[in-house]
Amino acid sequence: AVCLKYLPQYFENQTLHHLFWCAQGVNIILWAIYETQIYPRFICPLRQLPGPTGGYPLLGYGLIRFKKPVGPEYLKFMQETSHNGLMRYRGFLNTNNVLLASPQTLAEVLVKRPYDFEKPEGPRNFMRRVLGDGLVLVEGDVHKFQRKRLMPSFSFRNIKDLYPTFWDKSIKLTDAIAEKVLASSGGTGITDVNFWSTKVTLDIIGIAGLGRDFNTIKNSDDLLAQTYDKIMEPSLGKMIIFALTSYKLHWLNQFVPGRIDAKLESATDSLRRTCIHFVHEKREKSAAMGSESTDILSKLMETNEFSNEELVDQLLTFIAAGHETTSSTFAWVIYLLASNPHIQSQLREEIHANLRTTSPVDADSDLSSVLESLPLLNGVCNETLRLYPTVPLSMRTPRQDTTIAGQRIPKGTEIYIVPWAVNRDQELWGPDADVFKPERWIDAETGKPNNTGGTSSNYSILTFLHGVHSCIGQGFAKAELRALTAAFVGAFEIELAYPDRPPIPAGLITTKPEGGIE
Ligand code: HEM
Repeated sequence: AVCLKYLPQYFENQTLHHLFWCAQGVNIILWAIYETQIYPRFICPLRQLPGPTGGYPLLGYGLIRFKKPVGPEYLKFMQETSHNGLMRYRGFLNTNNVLLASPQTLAEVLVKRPYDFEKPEGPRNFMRRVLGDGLVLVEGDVHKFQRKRLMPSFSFRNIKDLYPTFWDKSIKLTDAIAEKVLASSGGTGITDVNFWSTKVTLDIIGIAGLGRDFNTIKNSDDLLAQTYDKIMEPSLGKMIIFALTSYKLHWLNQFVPGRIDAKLESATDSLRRTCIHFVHEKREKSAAMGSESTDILSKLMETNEFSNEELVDQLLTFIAAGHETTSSTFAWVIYLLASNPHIQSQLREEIHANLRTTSPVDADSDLSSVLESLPLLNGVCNETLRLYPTVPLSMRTPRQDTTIAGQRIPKGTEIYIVPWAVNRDQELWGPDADVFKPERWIDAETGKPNNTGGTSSNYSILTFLHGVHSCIGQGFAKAELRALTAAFVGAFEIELAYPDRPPIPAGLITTKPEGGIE
């Protein structure tokens, strides 16, 4: 209106309406230039942090978190730029993202002030489809409440009591492979370890989590197992949906070709329906007969503090969080042992000297003490967890403007914690950080297992993270891995069927060997 009134000679044929929209267009362009060029480069308090230069115009290094595997680029940033534990790199639209790269900054965010940070909303919305609103995704007081109720199920005592289940299922696994893969071919055969490992870990979490034996080792066409396979199988379509949801563009998901979003929706609906059925069935059973059960669902029900809907969310969480992660780690154990035949033979000797691997465990044998004391077995499992963390990256964002190590961090900044990179950092692990060396986990003087891999800080290994949001199932997963590895290596000699095709860790939140390990 001002232009039309005072400068009419310049706007002869223009209406107020036209001018309004032109001004809006100019505004949007100026705003975009400010947000993507001026603010990140000249104003943002993070701009002076050390970090890589370059990256794609406007995309920065935003695509690296979708790479296969996720992690090597972050490690490169850490190794190529000198830093004090806090780094910056440009993400989508040039936003400054923060990378935590030292034990001090990791401790501050994960342990000292964990509730000042939370998982960003976009990735959380994607994960919610599979995990429900269970322990992984809740924050603040709700998280404190749920974690306290779940902790007893993961106590040292409870894990010890679960060893016979882990062992029994491990023996069922080796028996099934011997019968279905080896019997018909004179004792030698090719099979995909990942195919079997997802079944056995699903069976284990079924028993420990809800007192139910899915028995998918026997019934490999079980619906639950197939649904998880469909959801977890890495694919480009799912990657695009994850990226769109992460950047709050989920309304575009429906346009991803192949009806991927609809298929994902139908698979996650089916999971929820199955879990609703499990919860109802368990309620009816315990109302009719009382409950002596020790599984996680029964223990939560006993507290009388969870509605059915909340129990379904917890169930979705620990079935998903508790089986794919361990399953993939076990597949990597087998890959690393097949690639290192010398270590494989030493491990077999250790197992045969201490365990009768083909039989179910005697009622009075202390399986947990035996398995936990075997130095090489523990070394192999810990070294695999170090080299192939199945959650290679986790994100946080500050709830308010805050500081980390004295550096101002604006609310909404994406903060990256990258177990893959930290676990392979040469500063922490030495020049052979990339090498599979189970002996790191064996004390040179006593010959007993150690918990630090020979490094000086707990924060050198981030596979289970640390602090209040660290993996509640860490002890469970390690015990399960020991049993599976001991039974498998005790029973079979392993070679890679295709040594010239190294498997690649792929996936969205958790990773698995793409195409399996044969
Ligand atoms: C090798 C196996 C496993 C790995 C590598 C792993 C890794 C992790 C990581 C990195 C987190 C933290 C995620 C984050 O905050 O961004 C986590 C959380 C969690 N994990 Fe695991 N996990 C494993 C096995 C298990 C098992 C067996 C269970 C249950 C039986 C389990 C249940 C959970 C739950 C409930 C949380 C959420 C904890 C919280 O926020 O308080 N995980 N896991």
